[in-house]
Amino acid sequence: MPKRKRSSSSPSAQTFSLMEGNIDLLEGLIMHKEAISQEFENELVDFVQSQCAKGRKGEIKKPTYLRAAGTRSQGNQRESLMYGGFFDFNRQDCYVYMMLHRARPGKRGIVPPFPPILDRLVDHLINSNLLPADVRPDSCIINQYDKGDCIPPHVDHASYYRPISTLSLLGEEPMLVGSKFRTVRSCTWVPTVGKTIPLPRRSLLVLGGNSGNIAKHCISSCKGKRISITLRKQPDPDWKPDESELAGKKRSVEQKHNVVGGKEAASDDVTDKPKKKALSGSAKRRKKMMKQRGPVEPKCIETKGSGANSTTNNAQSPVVNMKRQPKSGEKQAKRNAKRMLKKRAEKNGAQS
Ligand SMILES: O=C(O)CCC(=O)C(=O)O
Ligand SMILES: [Fe+2]
Repeated sequence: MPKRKRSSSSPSAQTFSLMEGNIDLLEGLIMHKEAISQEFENELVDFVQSQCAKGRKGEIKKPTYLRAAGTRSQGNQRESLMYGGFFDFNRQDCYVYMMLHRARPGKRGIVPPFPPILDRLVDHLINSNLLPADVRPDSCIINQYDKGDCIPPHVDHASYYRPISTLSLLGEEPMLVGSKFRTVRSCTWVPTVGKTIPLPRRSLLVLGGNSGNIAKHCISSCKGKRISITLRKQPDPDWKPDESELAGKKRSVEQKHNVVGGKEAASDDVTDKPKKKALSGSAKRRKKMMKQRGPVEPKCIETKGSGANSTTNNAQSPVVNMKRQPKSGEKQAKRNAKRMLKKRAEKNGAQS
């Protein structure tokens, strides 16, 4: 049974605890029930559903609207909407956008600013003391799950400030939070070192401290429809990724856990996946493109995971010099990226 304490700040707040050695993995995690009214929930659900319907019809483009796809997404058709900052969805999309826009994920301006309804939501959460005013979120990813959809275990990227928070709407699916997960089947995990946190409709889960920096979180195969609105504050404009991320080197344990100077990050699936897997066609193409691109190009921050996100914001990064002449390999890679984007768009069109 999870240890539940009442928070003094809010009568609806629950905290949890799970010791791994001398570290409480769930330190900083707070679940607030009834964070918004039922009327506001209806309004938000209408907004998300109408935007996703537009996305499916091609009226909202990538990366503002994205749909999970690819071999790792089998059975997972989660849809996402992004506002305020681009948030890498998976390596393939991230790569395509980097090639087409000469940009790194997280560059401001790639996705639209917050629509008024999200500004209103943030105001409400801050005014209700559920989120700290000095970490006001300026980036949002909305995930719309259908029955069977999931998000694999990951730690949100370390460049985002903590806490991050997730508002649950429409359905009630638990979030698994911990350091180790066993994959039961595709899209289904059980925490071997972790806890199952129930997320009632209209609840706000706040992941701060160890729960946001060290523990991973995931949603296993959903029983039905669910919408989550994840809010994060982006890194400062002069934030730069770690050298090893840019060079594609292996990340240190500390980086893997995204413990970077007390700051925090976006979701960057750090999943517990089988180590070796036959590469899919798109993965092979991606690998080939990576080779052509050379080692010093910006690299998506996704690590081993699938279908999650990393947002960085670094328009001034010297690595992304807009005026630099492309190398010949890059031209080919750019052509490949365009082809891949077209194929994906056709595929998405066929799905809708
Ligand atoms: O759907 C959720 O509640 C979690 C979403 C999430 O972890 C993410 O987008 O990083
Ligand atoms: Fe996340």
